[in-house]
Amino acid sequence: MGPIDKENKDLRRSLHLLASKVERNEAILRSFFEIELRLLSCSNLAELLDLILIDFKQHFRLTAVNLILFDPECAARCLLEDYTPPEPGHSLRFVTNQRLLKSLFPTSELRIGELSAPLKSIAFPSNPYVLSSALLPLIRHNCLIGSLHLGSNDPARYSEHFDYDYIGHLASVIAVCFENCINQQNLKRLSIIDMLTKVNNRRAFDQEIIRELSRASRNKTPLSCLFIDLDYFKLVNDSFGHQVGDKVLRSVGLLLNKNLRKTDFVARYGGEEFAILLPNCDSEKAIEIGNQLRHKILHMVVHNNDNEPFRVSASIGVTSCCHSSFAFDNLDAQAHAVLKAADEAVYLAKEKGRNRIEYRSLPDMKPELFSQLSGDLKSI
Ligand SMILES: Nc1nc2c(ncn2[C@@H]2O[C@H](COP(=O)(O)OP(=O)(O)OP(=O)(O)O)[C@@H](O)[C@H]2O)c(=O)[nH]1
Repeated sequence: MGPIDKENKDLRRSLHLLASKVERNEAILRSFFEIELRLLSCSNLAELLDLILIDFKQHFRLTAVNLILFDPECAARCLLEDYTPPEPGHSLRFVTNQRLLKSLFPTSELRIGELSAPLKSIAFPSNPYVLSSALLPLIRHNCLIGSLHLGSNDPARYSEHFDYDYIGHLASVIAVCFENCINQQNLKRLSIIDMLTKVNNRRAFDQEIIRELSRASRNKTPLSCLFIDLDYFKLVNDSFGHQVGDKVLRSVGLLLNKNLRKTDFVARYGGEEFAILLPNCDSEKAIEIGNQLRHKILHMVVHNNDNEPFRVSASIGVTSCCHSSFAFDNLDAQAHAVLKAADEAVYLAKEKGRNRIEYRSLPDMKPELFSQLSGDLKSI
């Protein structure tokens, strides 16, 4: 083989090596691009967490993915009440101050390579098989809002000798996604919450009753509705002041939330009126639950500004839909009928002396009644 042939052979080998490196880099970039699109399309925090804690592991062939989120006011945890992380324990942690995050990122920079034992115990407390890792600081508006830990059992997977610009970019995208999901969900939550009592507001109730009616008619299950109206509430305000009145409303909201099932729906419907939806609950059970609530409200002790105890009572109206009383093709009219019946039942309870419960059945839901009902209800 002449010198030119040898040179050509070497060049071909180098070219081949370069081409496969380009291919590998392209594959990495494609894979990051794909995950970036998925991150940006997450519409809520639980979805985002599942993507990071479960899908990242498969997508990037990792041994462990752990996350620490800075959540000083429990905003994220409030939104995740029903969320269970894929590996309960250490895969997802919340911190209320920045001490831990600062110890992981003293210079706010990406950490790549092998970790010291103390850092490993913080970043991967239950993953002894992690031999190399990338710790990504999640930063928004110059504040560390979290830390994402990608761990591999391959000691050469993450090395401080290589450049990881794309991982740094991924960290920025993830930080933005967290901020967006939390803000969006909080805004949505605020729009359906009554700020005084922290139960749902009337708007949320009006949406929920349609959802529940639809579910009940589909599943052929009963649905009951309670209206709870506090008695002589004006007197509470007039005697003790508006602030004490507010305290009563807050206490009643808390009491209702505490004493109902997770699937029940509590809302403040008006000034001193609460409305409750009880899915899969027939009239008999609804009256029993209403009576229990009435007793609990009656025995609830509130203190006025002079720390003197006093009590309030409530009048309760109940109505129930069962399979035979559903108008399947007109849920709005059905909802109007339910609200009208519950409202009339409260009125009756007031008339009969207050601190009592009354039941009002729904009218026969014949189609010709719908327009009449909708008209009637405008006056409620
Ligand atoms: N403190 C406080 N009072 C409220 C709020 N919203 C409505 N109210 C008061 O609730 C009272 C309702 O009075 P009424 O409708 O006369 O009813 P009531 O005094 O409870 O009498 P009955 O319902 O007939 O037993 C009014 O004084 C309202 O000002 C609120 O957010 N906070």
